[in-house]
Amino acid sequence: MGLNVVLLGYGAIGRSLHGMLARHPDRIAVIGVLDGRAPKTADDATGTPLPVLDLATALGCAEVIAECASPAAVREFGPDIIASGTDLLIASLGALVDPRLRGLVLERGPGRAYLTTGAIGGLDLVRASAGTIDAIDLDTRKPPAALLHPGLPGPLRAGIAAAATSGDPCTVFSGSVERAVELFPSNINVAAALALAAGGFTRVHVTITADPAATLTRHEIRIQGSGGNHTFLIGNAADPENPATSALTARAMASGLLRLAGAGPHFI
Ligand SMILES: NC(=O)C1=CN([C@@H]2O[C@H](COP(=O)(O)OP(=O)(O)OC[C@H]3O[C@@H](n4cnc5c(N)ncnc54)[C@H](OP(=O)(O)O)[C@@H]3O)[C@@H](O)[C@H]2O)C=CC1
Ligand SMILES: O=C([O-])CC(=O)C(=O)O
Repeated sequence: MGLNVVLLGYGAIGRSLHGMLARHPDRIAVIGVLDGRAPKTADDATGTPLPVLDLATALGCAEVIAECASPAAVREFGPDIIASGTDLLIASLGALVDPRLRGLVLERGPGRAYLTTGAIGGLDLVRASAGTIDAIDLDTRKPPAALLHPGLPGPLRAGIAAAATSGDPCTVFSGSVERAVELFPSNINVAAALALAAGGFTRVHVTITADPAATLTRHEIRIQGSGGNHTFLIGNAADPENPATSALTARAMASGLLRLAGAGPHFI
């Protein structure tokens, strides 16, 4: 029998992930969508009906719950999923800037938390080098429309909108992972991924640029430390449904789940 997976989130990543996993019925069964809000139908990426489940039902049937919803969903469901003994694959890693939530989700068990590599690469190197790293600079560049969201403070929103009309790239944020995640909760989870892999949030500095000419989402990662210097330059096509999300993210989650279901090769 395959690995039983419930999706938490059925937007751009969730639908794409469902479509990819449906191609491996021998290894993985996607059995529903967890949503604690008012029940509604999950439309469907494969033509197979996908039920919307409450938490108790999801915990009763899932071996892994794959979160691709929002940091709020990690806060709402993460601790209960882990405490139930069910495993949790997390995309919205920005939620884990909160040390209390980090403790509940990453350290307590008995369920295991898996962190997706998501929209970037190189996390294996960062994890392996954690003890030698002094500083990581993450420079993320997206089109202005991908950075705008309803929760932005007015001046920041105006700055991003101005970049769109000027046609020139504009740095709209420079600062800590915590502040980046607070301002762009669904846009800069990759910063939290780097901090978690490096074992320290203070070692990562984030710059976000709104670039009207950008055709790809770009993440430039520069790592400095006693073990050496490493640079990754990642240019991702955006998900066709959500310009804020790199299409690579769903592929990374599918790849991770297939590994959990036993499919190699296993790079560790
Ligand atoms: N680690 C990484 O590299 C990356 C991580 N991400 C994370 O993945 C998340 C999903 O991305 P994407 O699919 O593009 O976003 P979408 O907005 O396309 O989809 C998110 C889906 O999750 C649902 N959702 C949101 N909050 C909750 C909740 N509390 N409970 C249940 N369902 C919820 C939304 O429902 P509704 O619309 O009804 O609110 C929506 O259907 C992003 O918010 C981001 O945090 C994204 C890209 C890269
Ligand atoms: O998809 C991306 O390129 C990055 C992203 O949105 C995130 O880290 O939340």
